[in-house]
Amino acid sequence: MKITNARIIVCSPGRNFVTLKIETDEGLTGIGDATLNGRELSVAAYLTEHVIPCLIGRDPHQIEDIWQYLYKGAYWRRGPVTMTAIAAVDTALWDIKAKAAGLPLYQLLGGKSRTGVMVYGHANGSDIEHTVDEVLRYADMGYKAIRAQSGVPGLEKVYGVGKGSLFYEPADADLPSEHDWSTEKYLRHTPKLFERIREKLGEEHHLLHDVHHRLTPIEAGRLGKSLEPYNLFWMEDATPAENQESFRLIRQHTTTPLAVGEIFNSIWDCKELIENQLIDYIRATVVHAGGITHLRRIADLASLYQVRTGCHGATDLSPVCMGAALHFDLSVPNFGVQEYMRHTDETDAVFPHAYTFDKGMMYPGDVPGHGVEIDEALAAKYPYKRAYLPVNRQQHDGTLWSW
Ligand SMILES: O=C(O)C(=O)C[C@H](O)[C@H](O)CO
Ligand SMILES: [Mg+2]
Repeated sequence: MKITNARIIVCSPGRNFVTLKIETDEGLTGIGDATLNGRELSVAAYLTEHVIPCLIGRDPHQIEDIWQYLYKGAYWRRGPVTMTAIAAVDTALWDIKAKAAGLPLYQLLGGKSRTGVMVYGHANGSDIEHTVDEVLRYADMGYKAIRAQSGVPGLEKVYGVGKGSLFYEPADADLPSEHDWSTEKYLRHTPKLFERIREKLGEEHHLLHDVHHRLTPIEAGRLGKSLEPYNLFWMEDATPAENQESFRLIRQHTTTPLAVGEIFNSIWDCKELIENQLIDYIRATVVHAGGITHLRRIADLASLYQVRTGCHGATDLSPVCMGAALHFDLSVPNFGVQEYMRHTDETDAVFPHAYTFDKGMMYPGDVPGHGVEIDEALAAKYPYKRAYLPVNRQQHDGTLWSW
């Protein structure tokens, strides 16, 4: 088999998505997600200008060799743009290989390691009582694991708290909108939120929380310790992770499990975190961490240290990434949980898919490939619209902070 053509489809059915489609001389096609929120066109250009010309004429079955060729061959290694572009190629090639074999992708990854994929949903509220109601609503929908984020008194906008009830969309403006931040207000509020949730919900469900890189390590230790009575499944992105060693300080102060890695793009970003057992869950995902091929390598390293996977699955990752992630989740031995932030009906219509949700679990389906397609005619009706993530500033003096 030979790759005869590859092209990029950029569309915005409610939000921007970049999709790579690879075509072959045998009529089989494969697609991969290439969406990098707020920087979409840089990946589209990287693929069109620098990657696609290198793919034409190659055998799509040689997934590992093509991965190495794109990674080592560029000379310039890693980084979100490069690794998202490689991920898109890798995902499309796995899709083609599985279609050629007539098998769902998880069969090529070793088959099922479990009956289904536990996912967590997002309960967001403007205050504690509103968040509690949302958590209970998610429990009623069947979710076994629920992430809770709440507005903080005295802060106008807080990460994770959107306007809609099922669809949270932070990339909300043509230029970055500005939020304000107060660590003390947040640290006072968050333990009260989880105390109230456990009071109303009981102990059966898993609860998760995303700090979104806003605390210093010692502040994160303080928060983790104060949340211990509420038995969280994880506390996510407690502090920025460029300095992997900084998680040691958090670990010294709390037994609340730690998750990190949605912005990681290679095994090198999490090597020390994993080898030193400074985290419990690794959140790297298909689209931003070099595709199925590289994510399996990360998961294998993690498995040596009993670190489990918890792939990122926000709405800015397209259904193509979601489909591929579910095949990975179903097969990987050290699976933990999969994030599932629902897409809008418009997005689902552009990306028809085989995956399903039932009682808090997801199933990738059994059609050959990863089970997600793109309706190009429909996609063409939704042109790209620039949209950026917000920035955060300290409330008391305007210092730029992590968002
Ligand atoms: O889903 C999460 O845990 C997030 O933190 C979502 C991110 O803010 C979002 O994917 C940024 O593009
Ligand atoms: Mg997150």
